[in-house]
Amino acid sequence: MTTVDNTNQVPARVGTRPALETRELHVSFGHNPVLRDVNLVVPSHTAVGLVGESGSGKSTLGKTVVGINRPRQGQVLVDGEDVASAGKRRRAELRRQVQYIPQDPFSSLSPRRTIGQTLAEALDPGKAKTSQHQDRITEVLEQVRLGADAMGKYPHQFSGGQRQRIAIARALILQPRLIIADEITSALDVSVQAEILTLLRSLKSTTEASMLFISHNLAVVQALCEYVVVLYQGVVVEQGSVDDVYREPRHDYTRGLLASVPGSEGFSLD
Ligand SMILES: Nc1ncnc2c1ncn2[C@@H]1O[C@H](COP(=O)(O)OP(=O)(O)OP(=O)(O)O)[C@@H](O)[C@H]1O
Repeated sequence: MTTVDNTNQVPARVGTRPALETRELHVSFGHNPVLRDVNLVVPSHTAVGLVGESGSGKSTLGKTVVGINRPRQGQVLVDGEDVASAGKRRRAELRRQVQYIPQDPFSSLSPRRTIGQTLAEALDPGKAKTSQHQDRITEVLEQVRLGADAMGKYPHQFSGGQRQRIAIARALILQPRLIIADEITSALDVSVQAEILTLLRSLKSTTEASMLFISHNLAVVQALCEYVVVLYQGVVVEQGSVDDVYREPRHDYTRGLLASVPGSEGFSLD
């Protein structure tokens, strides 16, 4: 097997702080090391795909960035600031800058709250009233191509793809620096998947958010991301521009992943 290339190959944009950086991140569950020495950068206004087979640690990485898991060692920097060393208030602000969208929005959208209440709650936890935030909620629902009438409805009244749009709206409403999208299209039909990817592509140009797009599907990553990071058994084995890594993978594991893409011709949005 070729050697592991764990040096960061994703260039930060000149003059801008990366939305996210991890430095020598180690995460274990009990005695089970799940992430080892993970260094990655998500530059400003950029989408980075995080790929790897099931169990490679992709979700663990996303959840560690948002503070659900605690690293055993290493740093998570949001907008250039080490989250763990920030004061309590600043840490909360930095956490708001990173929004995590899980694969299954049904599990994360309260069935007893209207979409308006859920979005107001994201803006104003604990004391939110939909009526106070109506304009912003309407705006964000339009951004994800849902009408303002969605505000008064409940999650079960929407399809899987529409619920993912709601989850994206809930992330966007805080105008985050980074969205971590964790397999958000993998449970959807291919046509709905393409619609969500088209939406995410348009949001890349109309919002300030960068994206860490977690997927086991390399074709989907190619359709959306400029850079890709390949995780294998908790270790970054390769990273770089999607064009370079897909054209000339340097690691056997990446070559295997690419060979398993049906037709290997990529995923088309058109
Ligand atoms: N809370 C937890 N407690 C114990 N072990 C965990 C926990 N979360 C994840 N793991 C273990 O960490 C490893 C990596 O899991 P993770 O969900 O990060 O992988 P993944 O690459 O996202 O996989 P998938 O594509 O299937 O979602 C697995 O062995 C998993 O069992």
